[in-house]
Amino acid sequence: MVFTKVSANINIKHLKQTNHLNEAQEAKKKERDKELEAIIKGEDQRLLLIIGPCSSDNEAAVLEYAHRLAKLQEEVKDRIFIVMRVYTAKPRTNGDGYKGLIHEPSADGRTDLINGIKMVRDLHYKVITETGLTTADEMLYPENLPLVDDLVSYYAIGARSVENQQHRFVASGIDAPTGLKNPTSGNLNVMFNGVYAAQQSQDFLFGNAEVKTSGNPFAHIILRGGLDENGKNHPNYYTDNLLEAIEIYEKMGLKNPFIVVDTNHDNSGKKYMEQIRIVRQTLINRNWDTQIHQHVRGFMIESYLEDGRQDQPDVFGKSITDPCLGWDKTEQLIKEIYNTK
Ligand SMILES: O=C[C@H](O)[C@H](O)COP(=O)(O)O
Ligand SMILES: C=C(OP(=O)(O)O)C(=O)O
Repeated sequence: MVFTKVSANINIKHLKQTNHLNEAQEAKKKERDKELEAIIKGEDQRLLLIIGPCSSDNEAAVLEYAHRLAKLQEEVKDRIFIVMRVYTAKPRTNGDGYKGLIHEPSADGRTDLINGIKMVRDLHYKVITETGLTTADEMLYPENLPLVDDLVSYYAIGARSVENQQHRFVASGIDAPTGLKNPTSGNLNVMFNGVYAAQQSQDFLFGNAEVKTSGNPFAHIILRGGLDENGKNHPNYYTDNLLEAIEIYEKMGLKNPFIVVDTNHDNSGKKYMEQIRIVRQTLINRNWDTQIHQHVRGFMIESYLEDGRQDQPDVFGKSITDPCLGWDKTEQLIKEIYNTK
């Protein structure tokens, strides 16, 4: 092994004590988590929006966004349930580029994971306690789960991780809804096999011990489109794609066959404005087909304060990873979803 240790061991207990939810905050979060589970079970027919920046690169901008989103959540709460994307670890296609708050707490190219993990907790904590919203994050590094599991309410397993056994097995022990994306190739079987594995009980080594998981009945799929070897994107939010996904769910006999459409990534070809059209088209499909209406009840949308993206964090609230819808368009879109019968 050629790992050079560059920090002392993390004291998880201490880390958690510094910013843990108090009784009232925890009760409020639990209440919202129950609502989210009811949505995934189909007992609550509201639409789920997992929405927020591609990456949470700047605490002040993310909190500004969170406050605006929380206000809007209040206005639309009878028809839409919002979980905010507070994405703190970014998977990169070849490892290059900004890898999230956890790696680079100052977004200036300097790696500092020990401060990074503190800032990750701090950001989830502040969003939850200052706004009352609950949060989603990508489980990019399964071994980091115990560092945030008391705060995060929704996990995604990304396109670059979904075929990995450790991700699937750890997902089977997560006590929160976990969306598994299709891989970058667009292969649906990989994603469904991931959901199958996550819904079963699993035995494996985790945190230096042998563990047995309960199986996660709230593991479900996220359709994010695929990319072929020529770099062309192939969306998978169309009617036929949705019906095919429903059929596979049925054939495999999986629990809680919930479908989230990711409106960015290889569905939009990273053209952030396309997200509006993709939401509209999916809402039309929901109205047109009862099966789609029953199963397709979530959207994942990338949105921040400003439209688009930038290479360096020059403009406050503008993405430094994938392009996002800015706040004004986000607000309009959420109101449009709310008003769609
Ligand atoms: O969501 C963000 C990106 O799509 C993902 O991190 C991959 O980015 P990359 O291909 O630019 O590395
Ligand atoms: C990295 C992401 O997505 P994907 O895994 O679909 O590329 C994301 O949602 O931020």
